[in-house]
Amino acid sequence: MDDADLLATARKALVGLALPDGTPLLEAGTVSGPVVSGGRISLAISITAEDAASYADIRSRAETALRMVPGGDGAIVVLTAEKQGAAAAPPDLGTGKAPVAKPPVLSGVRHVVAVASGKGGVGKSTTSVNLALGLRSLGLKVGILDADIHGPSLPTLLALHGRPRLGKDRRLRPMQAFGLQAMSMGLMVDQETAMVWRGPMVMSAITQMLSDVDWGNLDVLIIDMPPGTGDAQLAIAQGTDLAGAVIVSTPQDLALIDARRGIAMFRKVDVPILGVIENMAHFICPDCGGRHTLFGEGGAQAEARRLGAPYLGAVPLTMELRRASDSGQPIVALDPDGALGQLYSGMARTLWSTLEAAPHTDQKTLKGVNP
Ligand SMILES: Nc1ncnc2c1ncn2[C@@H]1O[C@H](COP(=O)(O)OP(=O)(O)OP(=O)(O)O)[C@@H](O)[C@H]1O
Repeated sequence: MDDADLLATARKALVGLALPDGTPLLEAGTVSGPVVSGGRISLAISITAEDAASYADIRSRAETALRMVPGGDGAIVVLTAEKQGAAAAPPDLGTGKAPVAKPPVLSGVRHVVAVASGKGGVGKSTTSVNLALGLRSLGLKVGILDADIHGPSLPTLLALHGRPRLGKDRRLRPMQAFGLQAMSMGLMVDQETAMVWRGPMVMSAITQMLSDVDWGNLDVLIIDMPPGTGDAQLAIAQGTDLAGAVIVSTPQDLALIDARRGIAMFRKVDVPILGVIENMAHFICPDCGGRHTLFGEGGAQAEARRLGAPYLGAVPLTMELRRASDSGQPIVALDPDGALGQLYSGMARTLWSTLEAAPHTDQKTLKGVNP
């Protein structure tokens, strides 16, 4: 069983478990995870120091449930007490520089775009990578930042190996993959360490990824956001001067409800929605070539229309795409002229037109900084 399947099974194993206040574990904003890495499942529950005793039971029940997930290679559930002031100290990513307290200025980046989903596992990272490559196929300079600290997928999707190089100026050089500048928290920080970071810590880490990395001149920087609409996502949406957000959803009702939450979150902090993409919209049978709409059709499009958000298109569920993604050969790079390659490039073209048409400054800055 691969990590994605394991994650789905792990989530199922947690259904029915609730925090002492009755909030279902999977819906609690204080819960990070579950996260699966190399078969190991981890989950963190953020509590105050006084709550430690009352949470001991749910911690142990969640851990037992996750340990019993077939195919898993061990599980850990930790209670993390948020210390006063801890959030102000961003993690040291190894550059030896003093931590950055405020969001940096990304003077060389024309547009910063968040790719987000209300729910995990809907194909947000696959979409981010292929959209980035679609933009690149238009001749643009494109970077991609994997901000999914708790479950970074960029190293897999772009077959990134090793660690980013540190320049003489003590700034990190992004890695190069398929003509993209790429950076992932997964390349920098041990996963078990990152597991226990809550929103402000995550924002601090992202801030460092933006400021300590020499992105150079980019037309677009795609931020592959962490899934969900919790405090980490809100912190990034608020702290980064985004040109806008692209929302990825599958057609299931539950995913659409979560996508709606995502749209509402961005709107709340005045980040425009640049587009909605329906992923795994229909299934193309590899044997008969038949087209099956497993979860109904047009849900995301209708939702986008209802919310007045641009609809960018529907990506089918195909073996070809899954294989390409999971083998580190994104479909747009592998087969740019194929149907999927053309689909992503078309969506990228629409996105770029929207970006360029928007009343947006040329010199991108990040909020909270005096340039
Ligand atoms: N349209 C598709 N057709 C087939 N497989 C897909 C498609 N989109 C994504 N996948 C597969 O689904 C799995 C999850 O995709 P991905 O990692 O992009 O999702 P995600 O939303 O970023 O997940 P997470 O919430 O864990 O970050 C991967 O194995 C990927 O290859």
